[in-house]
Amino acid sequence: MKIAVVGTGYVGLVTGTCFAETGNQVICVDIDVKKIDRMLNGEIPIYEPGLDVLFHRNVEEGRLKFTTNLAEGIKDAEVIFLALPTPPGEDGSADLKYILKVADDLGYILDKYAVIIDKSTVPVGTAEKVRATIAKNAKVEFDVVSNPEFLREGVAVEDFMKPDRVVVGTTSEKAKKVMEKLYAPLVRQGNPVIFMDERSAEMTKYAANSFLAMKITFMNEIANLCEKVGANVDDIRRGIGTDSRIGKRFLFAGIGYGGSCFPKDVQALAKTSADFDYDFRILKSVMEVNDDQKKKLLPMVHNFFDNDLKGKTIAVWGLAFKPYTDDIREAPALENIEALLEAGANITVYDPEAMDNVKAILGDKVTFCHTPYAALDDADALMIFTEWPQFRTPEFEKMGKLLKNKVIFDGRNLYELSTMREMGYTYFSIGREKVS
Ligand SMILES: NC(=O)C1=CN([C@@H]2O[C@H](COP(=O)(O)OP(=O)(O)OC[C@H]3O[C@@H](n4cnc5c(N)ncnc54)[C@H](O)[C@@H]3O)[C@@H](O)[C@H]2O)C=CC1
Ligand SMILES: O=C(O)[C@H]1O[C@H](OP(=O)(O)OP(=O)(O)OC[C@H]2O[C@@H](n3ccc(=O)[nH]c3=O)[C@H](O)[C@@H]2O)[C@H](O)[C@@H](O)[C@@H]1O
Repeated sequence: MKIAVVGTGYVGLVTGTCFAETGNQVICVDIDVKKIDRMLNGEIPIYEPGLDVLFHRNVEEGRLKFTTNLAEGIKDAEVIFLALPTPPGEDGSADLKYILKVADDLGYILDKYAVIIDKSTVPVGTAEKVRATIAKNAKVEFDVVSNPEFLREGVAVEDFMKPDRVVVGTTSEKAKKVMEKLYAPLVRQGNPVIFMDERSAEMTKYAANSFLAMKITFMNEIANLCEKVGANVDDIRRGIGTDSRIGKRFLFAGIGYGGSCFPKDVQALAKTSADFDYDFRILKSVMEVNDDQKKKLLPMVHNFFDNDLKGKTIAVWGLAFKPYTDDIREAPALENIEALLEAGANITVYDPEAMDNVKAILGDKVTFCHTPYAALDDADALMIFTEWPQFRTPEFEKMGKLLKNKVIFDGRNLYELSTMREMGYTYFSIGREKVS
């Protein structure tokens, strides 16, 4: 099939590359000239494991192309994906300006039937808005379908190629046939496509993200209670996760959820609820608890240093909102670093992939280090915000020699309490007793 993907970010580039990999002709369109130039020069603008092999293969074999010109990109396309940003507007609702701008442009340039696919996460009713916007100027027949994306950054290629399910919202029989053809290779491998109407598909995406955010938040509250009652949240996780009704995944207590999606999508669903006069109380609690959870380690740090962080050096391991990505959107590390800087601390940081993105925001306010150990040199304490695998089994003895105080504030529960005790560390983690 001929496929156009408008918006070449985490979702658009993965979508385009994976559809090229299954034999389609794909053109990716973006307004960011620099981004398109980099891709035309064989450079991938984001870090996403496994994407490089597929990207280069499909570019070389002529199935994956790039342009900044929308009309050129959609020429002869049977399907046109909209994988555009939907950032939170001032009132928390998803801002549709990027989507509606492209929809408006499409109205003028569509010259034959195509299925326009909302791949972005968009509020209930957006497919209708996109349809109406295109229809204002369109001279040909078209359909608008909702096809939300459930991939996770860091494992995006695998999630896209082997999805638990694909959700397609359409009430058009003609569009349904096109979507069946598009996803046939995935269906043949046993990945189900679930058809429903547009509004239900849009709502499914918000329900999924909000449910997962709630699951994490529930565990964070259990962790906070564990600290008070003297229980260990790791044991609780194992104890409940083995119940298949609960499931093992997304039960890791930590420093709060971040990323480009959970925070904005929970907020957007809350806004939709308010718009429809429904008081969605759980969502409000989820947002409130998560805001607090992100700052959870700060009082412990202040307390440890007798409320005087001036001139203290805090080493930070992990900047990305999760491992295997360079994405720092809503990353707990950033909020903590800013609070520590405000309190007068010096910060040294290490992250295997996200340092360039942080440099663009913090510049020389923090010291960027080439190795995790370099960040520890003469630091007064270590804080951990991302569970990159290389932080899991570090050389504790070496760390102890580099650090001025053997103290770790761990937002991801990376270490066994017994190991910390044996190695003589003071160790603060989430939902577990303090080791001192
Ligand atoms: N990042 C993720 O893991 C997931 C994101 N989503 C949703 O997918 C959507 C896109 O997210 P990301 O890929 O993370 O965004 P992104 O910000 O990484 O990429 C969006 C791209 O759209 C481009 N763009 C903006 N206006 C344009 C226009 N008029 N024409 C062409 N290109 C234009 C931007 O230059 C950018 O390259 C959002 O709605 C998000 O909620 C859904 C599932 C997973
Ligand atoms: O809509 C989206 O953009 C995507 O949002 C999430 O994916 P992503 O944000 O890439 O990352 P997750 O792995 O879900 O992690 C999100 C946040 O939750 C945190 N988390 C996750 C799992 C857990 O057990 N505990 C926990 O604190 C992570 O550290 C991270 O900050 C969803 O998992 C995807 O299904 C969805 O498509």
